[in-house]
Amino acid sequence: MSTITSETIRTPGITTMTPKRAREADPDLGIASRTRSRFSAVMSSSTPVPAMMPVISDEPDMDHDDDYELVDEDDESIIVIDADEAVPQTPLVNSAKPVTVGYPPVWAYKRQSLCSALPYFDAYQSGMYHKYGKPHGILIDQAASKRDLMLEQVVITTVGGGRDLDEAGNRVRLVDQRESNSLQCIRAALDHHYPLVIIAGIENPTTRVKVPFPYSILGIFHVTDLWQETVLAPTGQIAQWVFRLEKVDLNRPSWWAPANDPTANTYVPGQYVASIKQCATCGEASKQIFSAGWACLNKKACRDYFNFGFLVDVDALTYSNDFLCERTAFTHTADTQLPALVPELPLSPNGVDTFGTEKEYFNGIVCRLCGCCSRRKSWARWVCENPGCAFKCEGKILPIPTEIIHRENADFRASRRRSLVDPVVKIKMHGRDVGGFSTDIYYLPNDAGKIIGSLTIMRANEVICARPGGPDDMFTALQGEDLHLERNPALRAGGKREILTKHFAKNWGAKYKFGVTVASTGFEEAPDTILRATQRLRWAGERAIEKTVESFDENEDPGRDVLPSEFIQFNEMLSIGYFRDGKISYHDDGEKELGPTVATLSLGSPSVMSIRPKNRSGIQPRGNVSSRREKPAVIRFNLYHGDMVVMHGTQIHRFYEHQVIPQGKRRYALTCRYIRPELMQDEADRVAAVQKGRMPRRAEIFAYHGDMSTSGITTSVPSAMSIASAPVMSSGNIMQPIPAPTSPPTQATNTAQGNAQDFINLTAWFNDNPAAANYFAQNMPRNFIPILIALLYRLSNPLQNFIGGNQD
Ligand SMILES: O=C(O)CCC(=O)C(=O)O
Ligand SMILES: [Fe+2]
Repeated sequence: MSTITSETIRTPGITTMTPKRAREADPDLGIASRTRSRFSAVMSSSTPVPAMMPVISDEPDMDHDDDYELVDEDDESIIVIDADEAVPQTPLVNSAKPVTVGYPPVWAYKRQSLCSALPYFDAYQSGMYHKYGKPHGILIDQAASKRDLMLEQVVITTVGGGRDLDEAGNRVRLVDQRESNSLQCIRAALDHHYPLVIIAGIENPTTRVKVPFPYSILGIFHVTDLWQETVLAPTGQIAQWVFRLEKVDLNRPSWWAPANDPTANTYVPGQYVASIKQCATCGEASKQIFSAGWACLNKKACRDYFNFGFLVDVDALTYSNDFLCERTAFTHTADTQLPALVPELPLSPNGVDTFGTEKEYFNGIVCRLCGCCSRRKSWARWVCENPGCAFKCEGKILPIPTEIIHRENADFRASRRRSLVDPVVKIKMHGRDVGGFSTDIYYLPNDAGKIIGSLTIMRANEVICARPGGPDDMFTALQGEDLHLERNPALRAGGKREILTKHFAKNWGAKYKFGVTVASTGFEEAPDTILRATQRLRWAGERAIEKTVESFDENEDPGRDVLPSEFIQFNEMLSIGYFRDGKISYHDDGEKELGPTVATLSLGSPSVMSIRPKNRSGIQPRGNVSSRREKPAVIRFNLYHGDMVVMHGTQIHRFYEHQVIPQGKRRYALTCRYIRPELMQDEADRVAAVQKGRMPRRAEIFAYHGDMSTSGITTSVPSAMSIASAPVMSSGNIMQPIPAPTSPPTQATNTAQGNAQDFINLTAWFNDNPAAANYFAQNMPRNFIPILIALLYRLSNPLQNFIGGNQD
């Protein structure tokens, strides 16, 4: 008897059946009633065209081979892939099979989309997702055992794990399958009637049909049987665990039935019953599952295990008709909760506990129009990954008040997470105050111990952060912009195992190939905050080089030969946004066109930055065991809102790599570089780099000259008026007006001590505001004695700033 009638689904195959019609055929999969979210979903009025057949990778998908361990998440936000590493298309194993009668309620092109959108299958590496001893979903893809089956209501499959590589490189089982977590989970599912979701991979050879997408959700199943059976392995006969699942709802038609035989293999409980016999040897009861006859399946305790009473070819055994056609009514227990195949869209952020960048908003969603699992690729929204579908869901990002950011930073500071400096890092200088920033400089050696670069950390304080146009204002402004931040492929671009970065990025100015080349927008069109930050980083870059070179000279370090002492004006910025739990894993910035200086401004949540030697760098950090694949960090430090880090020296990127892990709700990193157009292969790229990398004239009003010593003395931000009227001087490779100076520190007290402090303040201030010093020299009355003294002092003691102790 069949439960599918031609009434139910008339149109066979995905080419003629739209997703909407598929839902009508299967109303439980409808979406309207499930959508509680207050997100605004943008849907096209017309029903989307069903997706095109996707590009299929030939990459071995070892889903069913892995031990079904819960692998929490990918950790692959690194930037390492070239797009041309994308795996090529291969013929489908199922291409000659009939198409399906229907269309899956939920499906995905990419494994990452599947895992990020479905709470019942958050397993990037293994074929089973289980949590707290309960299995939630299994993916049956490439690897399968000989007798595995995927029928319309029944699936038979082997418990994963315990396979080894044979001589030909195939994954095979060579010994009796051992007890594993996965096995325990399946046993628990059988005993406690836990439902689980089955996902069919497109390369699954056990299907009777051509599955339409790389990953297609079949539906909710329950485990009816679990047994051990003997199979032939290269090592001889071995025992493996096999389990049988049945659809929970036997009345609903199966979309994956063959279009040419839609009612095949559909039965109801009681129609067929597999016989059960008690073993005369061990007394245990076993079902008859093979057509060849009955055998005891008690491998553990019966010497007659798998004894049919006559010789059988174990390889040729098939399951009995009664066993395949038997149906078991699903019994709910107190524990039973059927998963929603289409999960809810996340609720809108409320601006109290949630602001739109928490973990739940980083997850993917299932498209409300076509069922396509879609990753959160854009900072601002979800966009259906089916190119034939117009569904979008705006991801509201509410502004986080700077008070919350300051609290996050203060809490992290209070947690006293220790920084680390390995003695391999030869010299450490500490400048107590560079333009108001408490500054550390680390010098990094190569494998021969020669200094190849410096790392300057410039720490902002609350006064600096609160200045008009300072980090607080920049953070607030960035939150209000649509910067078009996007996640890009980090691994296996284009393949079904593609992994996107865990951060969202947008490039400005010259094109920068950061792993994958991403489109860049010229500085001319950049928002003010991007220009403002670029100016601030320019100042930081200039100061960092100045201080680096000064102390090289003082120490007569040979490093000065490899480090350029001139600052080259930046022509590129990579703006990165991080949600909570976002990160950028170890990478270097060393594309071949990279100039010597890389400077980053941190805004928002605090973060931890680590630098480690590359595996093949030849640098041996303390305690490093050479056989370890990855070397430990040699420098680790915390970065707070408003801090800047300058890496100077191209070779740093040959020997070291860095990672940054944010520690809060929302963080931006704005990183400027100089990209050498002359090293670009393509003429059009060279021209575009020069054009897009040019700072527009309006950027001049954001010129930055450091903040005053922060002992409570305020300085004003130069106004556009004062800049416009200032004389023009040449600096670096752009024409730059001399900035109107920020106010010099006024006398704090009238005591001798106060005068001395003022003098030091003034000196420090002029040290870090050379343009301002010039300006005063040209424009102020001659009797402005302290300024002249300060200028003299500046000439006589250029290392004045390098005093003081260590700070975080
Ligand atoms: O988030 C950060 O601070 C680091 C950014 C970075 O490493 C990069 O843009 O290359
Ligand atoms: Fe970087």
